[in-house]
Amino acid sequence: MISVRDLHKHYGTARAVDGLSFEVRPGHVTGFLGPNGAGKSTTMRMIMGLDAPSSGTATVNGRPYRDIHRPMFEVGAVLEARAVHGGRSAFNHLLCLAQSNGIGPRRVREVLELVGLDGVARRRAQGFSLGMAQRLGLAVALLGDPPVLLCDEPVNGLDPEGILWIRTLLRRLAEEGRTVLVSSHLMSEMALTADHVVVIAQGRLLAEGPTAQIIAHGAVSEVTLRSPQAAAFSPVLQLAGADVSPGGDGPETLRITGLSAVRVGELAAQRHITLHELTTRAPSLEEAFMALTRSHLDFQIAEANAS
Ligand SMILES: Nc1ncnc2c1ncn2[C@@H]1O[C@H](COP(=O)(O)OP(=O)(O)OP(=O)(O)O)[C@@H](O)[C@H]1O
Repeated sequence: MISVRDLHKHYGTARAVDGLSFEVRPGHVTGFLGPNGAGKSTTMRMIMGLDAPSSGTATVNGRPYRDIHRPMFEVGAVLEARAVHGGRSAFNHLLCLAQSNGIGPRRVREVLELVGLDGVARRRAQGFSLGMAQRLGLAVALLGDPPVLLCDEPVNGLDPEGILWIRTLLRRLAEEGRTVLVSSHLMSEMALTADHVVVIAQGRLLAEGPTAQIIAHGAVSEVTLRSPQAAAFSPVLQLAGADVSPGGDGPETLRITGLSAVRVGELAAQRHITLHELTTRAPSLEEAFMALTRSHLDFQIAEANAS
């Protein structure tokens, strides 16, 4: 488990992380979401003991990273895919790390296979594509078979096949009971990979919980209606509290928010309105995220205006 408690990181007057608290539990892939500069990498670096917090704590299984006796066996991280000594082969790179941590060559071969690099193990890492470097980074992180794994933007630079591969691997690692924290700004990808999310902006927590719940609370679903009587029905919907706009598909189509499809259907039945289509489009994680960051910005503007 990862615990972040009232974590702050200031660079001069800039607050990269500003009172952040959240927990990442085992058995789930937890998405760490936020716009550019939100503080995701800084938080991950503090969890991994690479940056010291200005105040607050970040612990892995109850201990700050610096107090973990054999870190490679407790927590693995892929923070910089390119942080590899280019002159060595993938196998030798892993073997060096393994040997200095008392891990045998068998585990090196295992992780190479696990990340799909066994075929290129003797090639110099220097010539690796970004996707291969990501895989090698993961192999390093998994060398000690740690129960906790952190990945910073792991799908960056991957092709669709690579993205699917990493999604499947991360989910499998979580199903094995590991704690998996994955940062990303790709919402649609995270919606497919992460069953939990932690959403931050400007170093502060915006939302935390199961992905489905965040989507349901963060954004409104939209109902599409197609009817030959759309123009006559529109004022009825507005009177019932809906926001109605043209559906963009001719005058017969309306886009409705603020009323459920069930309620729209009931109103149509009462008024003998003929319906050719009535569909609900579920909001995406992207829309929920935009709604969350928008309300955060609105709050900040209101705060600034009040002071
Ligand atoms: N070493 C540093 N010195 C000064 N400012 C820094 C340093 N590291 C990060 N920052 C600032 O802290 C803020 C948070 O950056 P961070 O890289 O953690 O965000 P992020 O959410 O990971 O963004 P991205 O997705 O763009 O990587 C940014 O405003 C960044 O400019």
